[in-house]
Amino acid sequence: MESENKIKIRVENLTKIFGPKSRIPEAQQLLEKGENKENILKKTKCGIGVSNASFTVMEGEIIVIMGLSGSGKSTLVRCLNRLIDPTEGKIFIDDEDITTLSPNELRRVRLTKLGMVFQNFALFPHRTVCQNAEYGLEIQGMAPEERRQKAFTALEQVGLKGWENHYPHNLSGGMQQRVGLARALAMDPDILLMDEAFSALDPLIRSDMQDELIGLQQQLQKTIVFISHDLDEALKLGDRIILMKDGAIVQSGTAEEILTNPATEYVARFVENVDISKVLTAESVMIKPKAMASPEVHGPKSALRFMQKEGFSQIFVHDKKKQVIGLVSADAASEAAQRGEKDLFSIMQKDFIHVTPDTPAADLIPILADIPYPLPVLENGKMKGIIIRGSLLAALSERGRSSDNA
Ligand SMILES: Nc1ncnc2c1ncn2[C@@H]1O[C@H](COP(=O)(O)OP(=O)(O)OP(=O)(O)O)[C@@H](O)[C@H]1O
Repeated sequence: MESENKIKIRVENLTKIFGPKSRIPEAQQLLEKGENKENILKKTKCGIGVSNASFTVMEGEIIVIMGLSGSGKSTLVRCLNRLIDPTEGKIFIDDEDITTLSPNELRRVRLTKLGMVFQNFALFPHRTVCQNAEYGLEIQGMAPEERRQKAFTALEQVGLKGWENHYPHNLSGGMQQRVGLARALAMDPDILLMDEAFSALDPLIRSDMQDELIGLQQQLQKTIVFISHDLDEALKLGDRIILMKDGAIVQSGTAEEILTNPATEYVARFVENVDISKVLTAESVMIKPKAMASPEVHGPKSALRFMQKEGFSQIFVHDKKKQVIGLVSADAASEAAQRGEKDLFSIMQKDFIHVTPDTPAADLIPILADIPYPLPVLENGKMKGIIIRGSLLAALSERGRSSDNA
């Protein structure tokens, strides 16, 4: 979901060591020598929060930082807004190294570029929903009318129109988290840092919130750093995922890359129960044969010739703008040719089933069972490829873990 290829956040060799200041250099040295977290703690009383982490986040991307409890996710994200000062390393936001900023400059970056959404909602109980949502703008010194306007817009974006004058205790957990999100969005930050933002919610509400975040993101195109210990959440939300263990990044990549090519035994075990068919998309399993109408196909005769030459029993027909407009079978083309018909329109099946490139592979299996033609993958009406059962199953098993349903 990258809007363009611009790096928004660049983290270089970030390390955070907690503990007595005088012991930190020693802990740092041990870390560089490859000593493990437990031994460093024993020898120096210092805890390793983050260890030599480097990564980039592209503008408009949702990156999920994932790992078990204590792996360093929160420390890493708190370094990004300097709630925690890193021990070592650089953090660039829009090419500005925020580890070197003065307190005033840092305040400016926090107010203009970074919004944070917390797991525990962190709402003020004595403030109304609107007053909560406008809190950040109030601190900025924005005039009451203007900030109210922005808060109303943000609340509408998160589906809370009409709730502006209620108090948090009148709201469900999901709604309270929407207020938390609206409070961050009202500031219109470039970057949203979301620390286990949906972890306190019931599973169904949590799933709804994930869907809504994806929807909002399509509209707003923020850069989102989302922390989660939940693999399903990471797979669903992340354009890319960073997997952490003991403060270090063990792998980063798309869900597909991580699942099909785990970097270490640890990663492989972490993802071993994931059904890969839920992660792979139509785009990654489609094939691109000539089974889409070639430009020379104008009428039944040429369509038939084309199908015979390629060994197809049907083809998709597209118009001059390359929009796929129908499906013609070899039988129908043959009969029409015998009748002496000149065009394909009267024999074309117009209501064929199709999918989009991001359709999960798991959804394709039942569709393919129901249709007698290859499943076309269309993007804005244009043919990107087709899916046939054999190649889908081959792709799923080739990439490691074939779906049980397949
Ligand atoms: N203020 C602190 N002082 C000392 N050690 C800390 C501090 N904050 C974090 N740590 C240590 O740093 C390591 C990483 O913790 P962190 O909270 O970043 O992990 P996490 O992956 O976010 O875990 P969780 O999912 O439980 O929040 C842990 O070993 C933790 O004990």
